[in-house]
Amino acid sequence: QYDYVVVGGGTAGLVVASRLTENPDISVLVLEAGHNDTIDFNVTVPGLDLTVTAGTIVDWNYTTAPQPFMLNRTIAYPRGYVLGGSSSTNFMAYTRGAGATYDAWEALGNVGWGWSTVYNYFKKSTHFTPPNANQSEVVFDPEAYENPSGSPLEISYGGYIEPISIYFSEGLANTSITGLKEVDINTGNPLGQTYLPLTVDPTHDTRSSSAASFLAVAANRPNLHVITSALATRVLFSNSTNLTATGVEYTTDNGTTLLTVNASREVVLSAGAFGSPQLLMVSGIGPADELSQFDIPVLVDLPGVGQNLTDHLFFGPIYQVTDNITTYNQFNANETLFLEYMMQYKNNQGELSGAISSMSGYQRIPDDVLATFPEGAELSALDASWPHVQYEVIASGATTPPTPGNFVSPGAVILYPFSKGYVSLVSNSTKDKAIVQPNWLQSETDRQVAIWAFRQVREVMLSETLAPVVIAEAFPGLDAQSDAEILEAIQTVAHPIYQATGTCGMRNREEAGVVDAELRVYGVNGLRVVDASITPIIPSGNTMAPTYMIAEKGADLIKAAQSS
Ligand SMILES: Cc1cc2nc3c(=O)[nH]c(=O)nc-3n(C[C@H](O)[C@H](O)[C@H](O)COP(=O)(O)OP(=O)(O)OC[C@H]3O[C@@H](n4cnc5c(N)ncnc54)[C@H](O)[C@@H]3O)c2cc1C
Repeated sequence: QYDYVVVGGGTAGLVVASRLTENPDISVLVLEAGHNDTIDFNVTVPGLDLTVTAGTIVDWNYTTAPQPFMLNRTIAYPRGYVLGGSSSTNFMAYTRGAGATYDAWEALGNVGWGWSTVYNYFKKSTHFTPPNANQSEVVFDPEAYENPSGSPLEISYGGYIEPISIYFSEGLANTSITGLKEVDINTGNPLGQTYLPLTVDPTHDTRSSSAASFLAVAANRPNLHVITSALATRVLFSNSTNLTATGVEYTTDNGTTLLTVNASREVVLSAGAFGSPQLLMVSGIGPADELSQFDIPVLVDLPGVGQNLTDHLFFGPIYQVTDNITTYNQFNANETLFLEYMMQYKNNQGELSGAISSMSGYQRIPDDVLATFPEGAELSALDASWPHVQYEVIASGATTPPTPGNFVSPGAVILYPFSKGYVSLVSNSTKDKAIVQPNWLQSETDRQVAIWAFRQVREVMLSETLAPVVIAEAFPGLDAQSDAEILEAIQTVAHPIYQATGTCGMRNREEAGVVDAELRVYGVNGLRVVDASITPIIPSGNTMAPTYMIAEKGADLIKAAQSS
């Protein structure tokens, strides 16, 4: 028996566990389905981030349902299957998006989630190291990371900025259609562009995941226990009329033996945007009709569980570039080069000490363009600091069929998607992965935004600034000019950057809400969800920084309830 059982030792779960056990009188058990984070050395090396995603032992290896608006493709969807969760396998970009997004969260009825409050929780989770002497061009605002109380989560600019990011960044600044100035994107107004702050510990250029940071500082506390390879199979409840979560059923041997653990205070679900709604549903909390299909007794009919899956989509043309532009493809295909990079890395230098993507730009679409989109008025009405598209460039690219050469993937992201998907069950067991249906590009407005943004990216890549390094557009090729041709190219290559949110939304119950503003699941006592799934409106940056914020605030809400 513990005071709290936290399901999921991922990005959010380990923050919650670490903060709660600061009080030595409080005991916490973390159940993590995946491995210990020492199982794969590549987890720690920032430049090997692409090698710990889809198809690896540290990944859940989800594949989406066929995408009806993307040529029925099924697409790999990584989620960390390891301590630290997706913070141990992601691309480490630390971005918060527009402060106005959080004010919009508050306007939905979520008192205490506006920017002026959550800004402090963002800061609380960071320990910031300013750019080093070789990164003097990086613009930053130290106030955005001020944190006198200290945090174990390291934010720095990494040891290496990809050369293609430098070119692309200059292109975004010099091209009149974009004209993005350098700013610190983490102050609440991200319009502009930046070299990315990363969750990288600058001492040895290693990944600072929630395991390497929040768990590391708490691991020796006698009041914190963590079990890995422990899949939670069900939340347990008291039978009283006042439904209360009392513990968790789990297995460490793929279901042969079912174990139970009691939580005398609360059960906290931090199993992520796919795992948390699935666990709620198999435990009897979710849409009654869906639960009935799998003979799951309905304890709380909560139609919003698993709904409103909202995600960012990345797409763009692919370019062949000159060999002086270092790419993942180069060292992935060349063992000698890879060993050379590893030697450099041991000396805290070179390609592997940075992430696969080193910059981000944020832009609004002009009002006269928005006026031609079905839901353009809603985009136009967003606060003036709220960007519509994000730009980035991935130092890697692939052509189909594979052709020799060096490729990069510049692209854009739809930051305010109207397309919504869902997570649903295939059985009454968490041993079977849930169905993930993001429904990308379902909305005509999203398609129009994508076509517009694709053209911006192309114009930047074909500008004079990029001319010294761009050889040719490898995909789709410059013959593709019409809206229909560009849309088909997008549907062919677009992929997520894995920012799933919204499936246990923090909304009013009658608006498909799953948790209230204190992250308590509606209709039951002693049960909260604290992870990216509670996000009611997707942030206009990436989702890791907001998840750390949610976890910091969630931990404070849980602590506050201890004394009430
Ligand atoms: C490849 C990749 C790249 C990304 N790049 C970026 C980026 O650069 N910047 C950014 O901001 N965001 C990025 N993201 C997104 C970001 O990492 C996530 O939004 C964030 O980490 C989600 O945190 P979470 O706590 O909600 O879930 P997770 O960190 O995924 O944690 C959930 C944990 O719960 C465990 N779990 C699930 N089900 C169960 C169960 N039944 N029993 C026990 N344990 C369970 C999982 O194994 C996992 O450890 C990326 C994600 C991926 C996958």
